[in-house]
Amino acid sequence: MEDNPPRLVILYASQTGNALDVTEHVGREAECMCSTGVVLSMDEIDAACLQYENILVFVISTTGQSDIPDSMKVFWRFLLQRNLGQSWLEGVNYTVFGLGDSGYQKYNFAAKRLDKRLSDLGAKPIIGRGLGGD
Ligand SMILES: Cc1cc2nc3c(=O)[nH]c(=O)nc-3n(C[C@H](O)[C@H](O)[C@H](O)COP(=O)(O)O)c2cc1C
Repeated sequence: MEDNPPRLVILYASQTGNALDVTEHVGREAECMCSTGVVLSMDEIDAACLQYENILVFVISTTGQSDIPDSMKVFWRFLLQRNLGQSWLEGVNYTVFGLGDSGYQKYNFAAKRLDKRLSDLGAKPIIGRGLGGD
């Protein structure tokens, strides 16, 4: 019997739309390589289910006072829970692409924080995070 192909989930959080544009591009590229991909805003997924995924691609912008986009707030609150251990995301592969502006002191702060938290929870980076500037 054939194994199921790994599922690729692309999750984005955007405040003014740029991260969504990038996500659509990434999604189209992924579609060519992997037929089992899905694109979701971070407020469309229950973060508790992340542990069951194979490959996660995050596209996230920094906004406000070096803050996360509004659509990521519930998701992020869940991930910051102290009771999630160092192996909670063991077996999950991920990468993060951040959108920011190097004119800000805390460049791509949201993407950097997310990358660190995912790694602290045991997820494995497939490639190093990418940081894009306006
Ligand atoms: C109010 C505001 C605050 C921002 N703060 C930061 C910041 O602290 N660090 C950073 O790297 N970029 C910051 N940016 C730049 C955005 O991250 C950048 O414009 C990005 O492309 C926006 O993506 P989005 O349209 O998906 O929200 C800020 C932009 C705005 C409008």
